[in-house]
Amino acid sequence: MSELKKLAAFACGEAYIRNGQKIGVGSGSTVKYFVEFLKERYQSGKLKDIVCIPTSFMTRKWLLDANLPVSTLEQHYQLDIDVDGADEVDAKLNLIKGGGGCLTQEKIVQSCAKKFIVIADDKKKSKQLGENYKNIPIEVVPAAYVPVKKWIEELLGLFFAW
Ligand SMILES: O=C[C@H](O)[C@H](O)[C@H](O)COP(=O)(O)O
Repeated sequence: MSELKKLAAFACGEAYIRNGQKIGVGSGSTVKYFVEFLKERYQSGKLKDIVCIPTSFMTRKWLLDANLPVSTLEQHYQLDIDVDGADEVDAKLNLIKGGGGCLTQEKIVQSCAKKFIVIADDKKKSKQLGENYKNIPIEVVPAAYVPVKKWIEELLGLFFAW
């Protein structure tokens, strides 16, 4: 499984990453391999003048540990590309995302990018969303969690496990 994620992440890097890009870097175990790709190319000098904007605390740490140039949307809010993973992908390329808990920051970074690329290996594919990944991640500002919970229960007839 990790081998598939690595292959997909490196193929994505080869196809879409170029010198001089400002790159949004998503979250999750697949993206960790994408960070590996960036590290390899950057250290070897094949990839130059990039700036990486992470979508989570963990990704920021991976980028810093890899000695890649890390920045924020305060410095760079116009990105060339954003690369992220997904929890499930249907035939029309609709996605479930955010299972790792980074949903909001991922969306903010993605909204600043000209191009959005999702890396997903074969295991993430389904005919209809929900076939494989049974949860829909949501992220709510703390002050709103009770009303949001009520609305979801009342409007959608769904119930929370907590
Ligand atoms: O919040 C997490 C992100 O949306 C991830 O991209 C998603 O959960 C996929 O993660 P993984 O690559 O670990 O399967």
